[in-house]
This record gives sequence, C-alpha cells and structure tokens, in this order.
Amino acid sequence: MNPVLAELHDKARAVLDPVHYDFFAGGVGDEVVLADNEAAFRRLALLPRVLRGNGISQDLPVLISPTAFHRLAHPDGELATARAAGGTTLVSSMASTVPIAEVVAAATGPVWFQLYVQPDMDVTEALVRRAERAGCAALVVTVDSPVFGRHRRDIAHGFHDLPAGLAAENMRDLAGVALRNIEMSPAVSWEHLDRLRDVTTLPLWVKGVLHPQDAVLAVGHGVAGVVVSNHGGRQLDLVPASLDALPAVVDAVAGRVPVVLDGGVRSGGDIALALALGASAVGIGRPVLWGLAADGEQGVRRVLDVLRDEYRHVLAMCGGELTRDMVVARC
Ligand SMILES: Cc1cc2nc3c(=O)[nH]c(=O)nc-3n(C[C@H](O)[C@H](O)[C@H](O)COP(=O)(O)O)c2cc1C
Ligand SMILES: CCCCCCC(=O)C(=O)O
Repeated sequence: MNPVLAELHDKARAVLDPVHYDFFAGGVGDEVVLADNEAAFRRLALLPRVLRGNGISQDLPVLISPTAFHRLAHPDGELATARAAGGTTLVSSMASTVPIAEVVAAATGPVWFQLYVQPDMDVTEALVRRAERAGCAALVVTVDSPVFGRHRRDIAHGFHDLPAGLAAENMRDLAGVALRNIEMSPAVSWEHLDRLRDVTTLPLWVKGVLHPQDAVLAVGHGVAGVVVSNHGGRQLDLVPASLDALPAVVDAVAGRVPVVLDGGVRSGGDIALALALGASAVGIGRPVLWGLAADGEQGVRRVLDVLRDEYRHVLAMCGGELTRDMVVARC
C-alpha cells in the first residue's frame, strides 16, 4: 500500500474508539468479500502500450463513495470531507451526521445525495426535497440493502446506535434522528425507482448492482448511471469482488450510461485497472474515512492527492489510455 495511505490508516486506528474503528473497517459475515475486493486487483496485471504520444488527462476519475456517520471519525465530520473534496464529487450518505444543506454549503464541488428508499414514500419524498433544496446534483439510490448486513464486529461490541450528541441529521423531523429510524426494506422495487423519477428531475443513479440483468433493467428504468458495488463487503458475504463483477455489467450496459465501480480501490493502479475494465470512474470508501479520522480535512485531501498522483503516473506509463485488451491475469 502507498505509505501515506498506510500511515493514515494506522493513525486512524490509533485515534478511533475501537468500536467505531470496527464499524468503519468491518464487513459482513466472515469478511470474505471485504478481503476479496482488494485481492481482486492483485489478481490482474496491465500490459502497457508504448509510443502512443498521448498526453495525460488531468482528470481524477474518482468519486467519494457515501459512508455514514463521519462525525464518529472526526468532530468536523462531513463538513471536513466536503471541504477536502475540492472538485471531486462527494456522494453524501443519507446517514450523514451533518445535514445535507450544510454539507453542500461546505463543498466547492458537486455533491450527490445517497438515498435508501424508505418504505414510507412521504418520508422518501421529503428526503429528496431536502437534497434538492440543498443543491445536490444527483440522487444515488442504494439498492443492495433490502435488509441490514450482519456485521459481527458491531454485534460483538453491541454497537446499535450513535453516541449522545450525534444523529442521522437528514432524518430530523421526518422519522426521528435515531439510526433505527432509517429503514431498509425488502419491499423496495423498481416501481419505487419509477416513483422517484416522477417526483424529481434530478439524475438518478443506482448503487449496488452486481448482476448484468439488473444493470439492463436500471438502464430501462432511465437511470443516469450504475454503480457496481457490493457495499464494501458489508451486505452479503457470498458475492464476487466488485472488480470481478464489473466487466459483465459494462458489457450489458454497452455504453448507454456510465458505470462506476467501488470496493477495494486503494491505489492509482487500482483506479487504472477498473478504468481499463470499462469503469468511467471509481468510488473510494474507507480510505477517505481513514484520512478523516487521522487528520480531518487535511487527511482526506492527502488521500485524494495520493490517488491523483499515483493514477497520473500509471496513466503516463500506459500511454495515456486504458482499454480492456491491456488487462491480463497475473500468473
Ligand atoms: C463505514 C461505512 C459506511 C457506509 N455507509 C454507506 C451508506 O450510508 N450508504 C451507502 O450507499 N453505502 C455505504 N457504504 C458503502 C460505501 O458507499 C462503498 O460502497 C464502500 O465503502 C466501497 O468500498 P471501500 O470501502 O472498500 O472503498 C458504507 C461503507 C462503510 C465502510
Ligand atoms: C441504520 C443505519 C443506516 C446507515 C447505513 C450505513 C451503511 O450503509 C453501512 O454500510 O454501514
């Protein structure tokens, strides 16, 4: 791992309450998928192309993936993350510990709102209005969570709710601010997505797609983009690594909408591999939390800077362009 990211992770572990460290770090079940998300990148190699004479794009094809409860990591919470994001799109969790309006006000770049559709569509619609009023540029509907993942680390610690003084602020005055007021429901369906499209003009993304047929359905239901994700190994410990699920989804979508990958991205090389396999961009989850816990806004900025620097270096080494024919299995 890049020594800066390793240092930020180690510092985060040292400063965080172990219960909160385990909430951030942990996965579902035996944590097979959690480990495989990172291991999948190590199974692949890139065959660089030479003498292409391409310049290097200055873009960093990265989004900050939505993660809950940033004030567990640092007192400034999502405000620090938003300030650090700069031009990088921040997908702000519905379960943020700062209200979405304040997150957007602190950001200088685009903020998208991540939504768990609530079984009570009035509550869902009220959340959408909050996101719209705040100035969010898109809605990211997380679809991989019909029920909560069972996280053994949290169960062992008895971690069920936020400490006093912290709350799921976007739920305030809607359904109460306690975590248990955010509901996940197996009754949520494509019909709910259609209803969302009726109540907002914001572009709708779906996050948590692994099956290519679901990606096709998502396109048919008019989504603006698809996030291939297994929720950082936190939902079902039987699924493939996100990276392994990516190519089939890219093929199924066939360029009709962008496909973003998240899960296990830890370096510029990982970003390059995902892009070569057809992702338009990648999402970063835990490394942002480690940066935030270690050093607040500055820590998150360092994470993004390291990834940008590494990615540009790899891109230059590969001739400025990444395509699937450049990806081979590592023997
Ligand atoms: C502590 C934690 C909280 C998360 N909270 C949310 C959330 O509120 N909404 C959501 O859609 N995904 C959530 N995720 C999943 C992330 O958006 C993302 O899919 C995952 O972290 C990517 O994997 P990575 O951590 O290996 O980069 C969470 C992940 C973690 C680790
Ligand atoms: C009841 C808490 C809802 C927040 C969910 C956060 C999340 O998605 C996670 O993986 O943790």
